[in-house]
Amino acid sequence: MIEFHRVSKHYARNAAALSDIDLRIDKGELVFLSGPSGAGKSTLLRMIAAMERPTSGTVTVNGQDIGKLKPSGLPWLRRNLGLIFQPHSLLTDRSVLANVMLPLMVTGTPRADAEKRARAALDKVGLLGHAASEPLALSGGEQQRVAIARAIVNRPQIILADEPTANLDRASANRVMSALKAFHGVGVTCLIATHDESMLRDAPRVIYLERGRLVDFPAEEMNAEVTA
Ligand SMILES: Nc1ncnc2c1ncn2[C@@H]1O[C@H](COP(=O)(O)OP(=O)(O)OP(=O)(O)O)[C@@H](O)[C@H]1O
Repeated sequence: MIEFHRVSKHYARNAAALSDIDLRIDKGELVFLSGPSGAGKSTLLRMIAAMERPTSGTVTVNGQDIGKLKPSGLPWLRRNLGLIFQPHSLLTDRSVLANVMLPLMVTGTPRADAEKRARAALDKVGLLGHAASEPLALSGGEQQRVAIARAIVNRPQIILADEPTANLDRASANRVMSALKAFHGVGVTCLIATHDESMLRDAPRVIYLERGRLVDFPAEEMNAEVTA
């Protein structure tokens, strides 16, 4: 479970990137995070991963106050998280398979086991046939699915994806989103930030941010309701 309690974030000399956020995301939920550019979506995601600290308030992940996490606690947190952030930073001089094996190799998983699990992860995103390719030989959407495979190879409980369909054509975007939804289908908590309104249709839960604050509806809808 992820909880934000009265969380604000001020970057030096900037207006608040997040203001007084109260939020609870239960285990296994699929939640979309929407709102205009600069609304604070990335900041919110980065806080869950302890890549940013709140200026005030608390963020807890599975009961652990992230603000109080010592550096020695970071591996615990990151093991529970699959991060799909832009840019996806695939290593271009290694094969797709090697890229997906990397998170397992750095935590000391034996090579044969790592390879087996990486192949299973690639299979889940429909790219097993590209295991031996170099990332640059793949399309943008395929590269993004490799990044998803790399993020889930450690079997995280929570996936955080920041604009996973940015710069993709509709068909590739749909495939990326289907891959993410499949993980939600097996009980993984998924939090996905997106500008892409079409992804929000049929979404079980959408959280809108505007200028660092949670709003119940996007402004256009509120205006439409007011003028209706
Ligand atoms: N490292 C940083 N230093 C200073 N200001 C920052 C930093 N990161 C974000 N900001 C500012 O905080 C605010 C929120 O940014 P954030 O990237 O979280 O928004 P976003 O909703 O993810 O935007 P986008 O959709 O464009 O990615 C913006 O005003 C941004 O300029």
